[in-house]
Formats: sequence, C-alpha cells, structure tokens
Amino acid sequence: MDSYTLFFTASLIGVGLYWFLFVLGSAEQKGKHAVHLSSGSISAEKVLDNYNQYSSFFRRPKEILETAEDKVPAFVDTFYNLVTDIYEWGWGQSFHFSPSIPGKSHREATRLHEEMVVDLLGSKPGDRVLDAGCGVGGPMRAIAAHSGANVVGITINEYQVKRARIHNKKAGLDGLCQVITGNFLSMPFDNDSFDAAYSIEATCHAPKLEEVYAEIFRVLEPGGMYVSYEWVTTELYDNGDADHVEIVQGIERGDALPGLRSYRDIAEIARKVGFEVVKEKDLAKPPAKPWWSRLKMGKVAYWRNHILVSVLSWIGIAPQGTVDVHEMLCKTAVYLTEGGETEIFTPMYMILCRKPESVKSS
Ligand SMILES: C=C(CC[C@@H](C)[C@H]1CC[C@H]2C3=CC[C@H]4[C@H](C)[C@@H](O)CC[C@]4(C)[C@H]3CC[C@]12C)C(C)C
Ligand SMILES: C[S@@+](CC[C@H](N)C(=O)[O-])C[C@H]1O[C@@H](n2cnc3c(N)ncnc32)[C@H](O)[C@@H]1O
Repeated sequence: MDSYTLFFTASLIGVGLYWFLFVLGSAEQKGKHAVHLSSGSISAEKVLDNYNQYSSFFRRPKEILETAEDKVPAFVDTFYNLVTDIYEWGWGQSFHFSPSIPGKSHREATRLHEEMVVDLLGSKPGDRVLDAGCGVGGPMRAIAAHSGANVVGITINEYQVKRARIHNKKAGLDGLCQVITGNFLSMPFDNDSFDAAYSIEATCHAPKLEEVYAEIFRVLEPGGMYVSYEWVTTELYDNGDADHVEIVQGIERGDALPGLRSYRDIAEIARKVGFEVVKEKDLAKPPAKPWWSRLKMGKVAYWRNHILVSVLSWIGIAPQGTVDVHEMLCKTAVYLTEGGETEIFTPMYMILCRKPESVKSS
C-alpha cells in the first residue's frame, strides 16, 4: 500500500469512528455522548455486580412489599446509578413521558406537560415549590423558567444531584433551582415550609404511596397545592389476564417499581393522609395523542444504540454491564409500549390536591 492510500484509508477510518461515536452517539439534548456513559456513583468494575443485584431484587416486584420494603430506596438509587446517563443520552433531561402533540417536537411536548404542573399549582415568583423525585432537573428548570418560582428538588440519587446542578448552572437557573440528595419518605425540610409541591413520575417508586404523600402533606403550608403524575394500571387492567400481568411485571422489573397501583387507589390515599382532592384525570386519554409513540419511533435508534454500547463496552470505554442495562431498557420499552397500546397502563394519572387551610403540621 503506498503512503497516499494509507493516509486516505486512515482518514476514512478516523472520520468513520468520529461519526459513529460523536454524531450517532450524540444526546437527544446535547450534553451527553455515548463515549461519556458512566454508571453514576458506581465504580466501573462494580457495574455488572450492581446490575445483577438489582435485577434479582426486582425479579418478583410484588413480593418486595412483603419481605424487603425497607430496601427499596437503596435499590432505586442503584437503578438510577445504572440508567441516568443512558436516559440523558437517549431521552434528554426530563425523565418522564408526555402526550405527543402533532406538529410539535418531543422537547416542546415535554415542556408543555411540565408547565401544566405549575399552571395547576398557580405558583408565582417568590413562591417556594418542592419537586419530589427531581431526576436531573429537566422539569424543575422548565417550571422555574415558566413561573419565576423557586424550586427545591430532592432525589435519592447523588449522581443526579451532581448532573442537575451542572444543568441548572448552564441554564442560568441556579438562582431559582436548588437540588439536594435525600429520601422523599423522610425529607430534611421543616413542617409547613413549602407554598406548593409536585412530583412527576417519581412517587411510583415508593413502596407505600401513603408514606410519600404524608411526607409531602407535612412540608406543605396550609392551603398549599400538590400535583402528581402517577404511574398506574387503568380500568382496563385485568389481573386474571396472563398477558396483562406479564406486561405490568415487565414494566415493574425494568423501572424499579415495587408494584404498580391501580388508578382507583390514588385519590383514596391522598384523602387518607389529609388532602382535599381537587381534580384527578388520566392525561393519556383521548383527545391526547399516544405518549408511547416516541418509544416506538425509537426502534431503529435502539439498535444503533445497542451496537454503539456493545462496541464501547468491548473496547473498554463503557463499563462492563452497560450492555446488560441497555438490553433491560430495550425490553422495558417494549412492555411500556404494550401497556400504552392496550391502554391497561398510564404514566400520567394526574391528581391535584390541597392541604386544608385549617391544618398546620407544626
Ligand atoms: C418514569 C420513569 C422513566 C420513564 C422514561 C423516561 C424511561 C422509561 C424507559 C426508558 C428508555 C427505554 C429505552 C432506552 C433505549 C433502549 C436507549 O437506547 C436510549 C434510552 C431509552 C429510550 C430509555 C429512555 C428513558 C425511558 C423512556 C420510571 C423509571 C419510573
Ligand atoms: C423517573 S425519575 C423522574 C424524575 C423527574 N421527576 C423527571 O420527570 O425528570 C424518578 C425520580 O424519583 C426519584 N426517587 C425515587 N425514589 C425516591 C426516594 N425514595 N426519595 C427521593 N427520590 C426518589 C429518583 O431518584 C428519580 O430522580
């Protein structure tokens, strides 16, 4: 091979590699590239081990409530160490679904779904609003920017706190958005210390919904509003139907859920802890367009991502175990899509509550 051919071949390989890693591997919302996939606070050599522990813990989700309820927050933390970078890379900074809106991008549809939260709360500049289970803060930034309110986010996962702080600063919203590591079942906040609160697709991780609702009730001031988007089974779910059970268990296993609740339980639990229920509605119901279409459209992207993750893992850039985590997410996407198509599951059962004016927690 003459030197010209050698140079040409090497350049071609170089450009190809760059394209494969940085263009194909670029994030949904710039910022996380495939070559930077880590496993949160878990060191690279422990990823596979942590993944195996996670998957055996969530193998039989319903049994967790009988035997190991107290271990759930720690395993949810492990789960988010394993998936946070993959989520950011393949989905963006908001870890939730939203109805698709014809003519609008996923990003815009996501933002509108988030802004609806703060419109329901009626928050204004100067208010102090709690985000229970804030992820890397996509919703909190949209909500702070839209309302001018101060948002305090809490997440069990330390790595997400690190990511959220970086994003808040980059967005110029660190003056309005604060994030801390903690368990929303026992929060380090004073009684009656928030004007309003919300949780987006996060309280589904709590083994008992009453525990997280009671804690949110405690920190809200009298008259304070709370909105939650809940993951639930709908009226079409039949626990005697083996296909339905398989879909729901698939969703629970791949999303660190200690048992999905029925939509019927949500308002009842909110009332039990003292809330007045102002409104409840499944935001996935028509005329809303399918929230799962974004997952279906991603099919080709999943294969591309899977090859990318496998190559990166094989050459030692991504930690061992990343391929297993990615494979779990591919399967989860299928179960979620089936849950949406059969309408036995919704990730956006909205409940709007008020803490009565007459109740002070302190
Ligand atoms: C509320 C929760 C998370 C909801 C969603 C944000 C995530 C649920 C399933 C995730 C994904 C599935 C497939 C992945 C794909 C294989 C990969 O290549 C890129 C990322 C995915 C699209 C990933 C993104 C986030 C989800 C859609 C739960 C946990 C309560
Ligand atoms: C699917 S993510 C949603 C994040 C965010 N609401 C969003 O929409 O982008 C669920 C979040 O709940 C948090 N979470 C789960 N269990 C928790 C707990 N016990 N205490 C605090 N946060 C928790 C996770 O760490 C994660 O940030």
